[in-house]
Amino acid sequence: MRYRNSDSFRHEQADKIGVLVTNLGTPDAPTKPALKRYLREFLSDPRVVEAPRWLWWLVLNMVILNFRPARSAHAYKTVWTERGSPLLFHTEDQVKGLRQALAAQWGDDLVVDFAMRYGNPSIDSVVNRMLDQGVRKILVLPLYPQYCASTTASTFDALSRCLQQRRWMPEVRFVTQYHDDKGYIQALADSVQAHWQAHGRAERLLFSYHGIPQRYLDNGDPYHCQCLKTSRLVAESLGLDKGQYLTTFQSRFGREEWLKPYTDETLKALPAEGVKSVQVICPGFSADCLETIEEIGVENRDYFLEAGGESYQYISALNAEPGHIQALATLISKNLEGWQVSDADERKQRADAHSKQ
Ligand SMILES: C=CC1=C(C)c2cc3[nH]c(cc4nc(cc5[nH]c(cc1n2)c(C)c5CCC(=O)O)C(CCC(=O)O)=C4C)c(C)c3C=C
Ligand SMILES: [Fe+2]
Ligand SMILES: [Fe+2]
Repeated sequence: MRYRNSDSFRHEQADKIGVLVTNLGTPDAPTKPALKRYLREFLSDPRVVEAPRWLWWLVLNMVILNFRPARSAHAYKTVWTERGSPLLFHTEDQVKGLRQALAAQWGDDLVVDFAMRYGNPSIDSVVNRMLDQGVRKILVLPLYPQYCASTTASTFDALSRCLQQRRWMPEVRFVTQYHDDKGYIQALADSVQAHWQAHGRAERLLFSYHGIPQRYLDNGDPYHCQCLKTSRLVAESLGLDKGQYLTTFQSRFGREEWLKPYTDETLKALPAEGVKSVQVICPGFSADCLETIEEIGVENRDYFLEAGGESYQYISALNAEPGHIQALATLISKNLEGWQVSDADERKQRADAHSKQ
């Protein structure tokens, strides 16, 4: 059979609404085999590495997957917790918070769940489970505030691949970005204010975002502009002048030029320019993960201090903080506007009307 079927149609069945929150995904364990599986899936995605397929297949299989899994497994071991990967448990907590925040308004017929673009739980498995539960409308919220084809569009690709297999596809809404959403900006500004209250202010606030190849920007990806705008809006909300904050890009991969300025090079250079204290925030990461905890929290701290910096603080991601959950719940509610869950009476009326036909 070519298509995945639904149960035979019944007029009285529930029309549930699904909210699917997604993130990038993470390995199942901090081990070489788990990393090999994860990196193979991630780096085989043509949205992530835009290169001639045959050439990239050779580089990936002959070089990268022979060396990187061991190195990455070592890094993941340093951030791994009893609850597993930070990215996974923060996402679980976010979804728990969102279920609570949305339950009062929507009740049981709103199904809130999460999936990962790579690894587990997969988008395919969670969407199929939702549809089998009677979900007829799905709102997808990738937790990437800034649109990027490598992340956002890739998530849409995975969703679309799943729906291509289904006989009865749902109505779909897909949030492509929320980089200038009022609640999101406010949650970031509040988190910086709370950090300042506890630790005082540094000479510079550095906004660091995951990088992408410069070529993707040249080809029209709006990611770079959206990152700069998020930084500006947060800085304005905090009353910072242009000279008091910076935007940089981290996590380079491979040899080609990525978005500049690079976070590591900036932090190595700042002390020589007289900047001895920095606070770093990563607004593009809605949850702490390897790239924030290890790369920003440890590696870049060392660069700054070794270059003569005196004070380096990382302001953690918004994770499942109440202000973040509130902002996301509001964003979800806004995007659900006009969609209603059918109540039991309405379903019965529908079934009665049908039986009279
Ligand atoms: C090869 C190119 C990569 C692109 C392009 C890229 C874009 C991109 N990534 C994120 C968010 C995350 N990336 C994370 C890890 C990670 N990213 C890459 C490569 C590219 N990312 C690799 C190889 C890895 C794995 C770690 C490693 O081996 O170094 C993570 C962390 C996941 C975790 O498990 O903690 C996140 C989150 C964004 C937002 C983005 C483009 C905008
Ligand atoms: Fe990445
Ligand atoms: Fe730009």
